[in-house]
Amino acid sequence: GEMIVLLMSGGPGSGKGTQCEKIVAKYGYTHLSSGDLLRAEVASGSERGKQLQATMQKGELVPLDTVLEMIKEAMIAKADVSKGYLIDGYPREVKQGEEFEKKIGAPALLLYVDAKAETMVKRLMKRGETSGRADDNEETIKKRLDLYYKATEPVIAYYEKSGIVRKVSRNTDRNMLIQSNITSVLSLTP
Ligand SMILES: Nc1ncnc2c1ncn2[C@@H]1O[C@H](COP(=O)(O)OP(=O)(O)O)[C@@H](O)[C@H]1O
Ligand SMILES: Nc1ncnc2c1ncn2[C@H]1C[C@H](O)[C@@H](COP(=O)(O)OP(=O)(O)O)O1
Ligand SMILES: [Mg+2]
Repeated sequence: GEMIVLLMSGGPGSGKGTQCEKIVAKYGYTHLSSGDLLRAEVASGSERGKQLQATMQKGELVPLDTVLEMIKEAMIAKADVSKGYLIDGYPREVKQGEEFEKKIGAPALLLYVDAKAETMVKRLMKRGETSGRADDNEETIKKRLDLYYKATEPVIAYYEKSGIVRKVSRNTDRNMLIQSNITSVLSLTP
């Protein structure tokens, strides 16, 4: 049947990646992180990678067509073994959501992680000590946060209209996974 697509949204350092790991461990979905795909392209040393690196270092959005194409290719590459996709870090603006629906299909759920700005900054500054990421520094973190509030939070309102938004429970430790109503959807086998 139609392949299920879940979207994971949230600010920089909100815990998208961490919650995705837990969902994958429990439900076996294919986790595709837009940031990870982009960093792999940067690491490849390609000309395109060099352009992407400059943009990411400033905490700005890379071109829509580039990131959408990379996600689409990654989905196709896993299509025959995947139970469904958990896409992390895309869409980051409403236009990306619209393009995704045109070119790939409608998501089943938009999951989002809610965290205070100060929590996100604190986590990213800490992650920056070991991540080696060019964007985990104070100046770029600020840009990423501003961009999140300006461009990405409206994505949640966009999907609210189709009633598919589910908030991942705020939790102090990392064990809490997700609200039961999400579980009921996720346990659907495609
Ligand atoms: N959907 C996207 N559209 C445009 N740029 C993106 C997208 N996803 C990731 N990027 C770029 O990659 C950077 C890192 O993304 P990501 O790893 O998802 O950040 P985090 O997990 O820290 O929120 C972003 O700051 C942005 O520059
Ligand atoms: N519930 C939680 N409590 C404490 N730290 C957390 C947490 N969830 C994530 N973290 C840490 C792990 C990372 O070093 C940092 C960012 O987490 P992440 O999952 O990489 O977020 P994102 O992918 O949204 O940037 O915060
Ligand atoms: Mg992440």
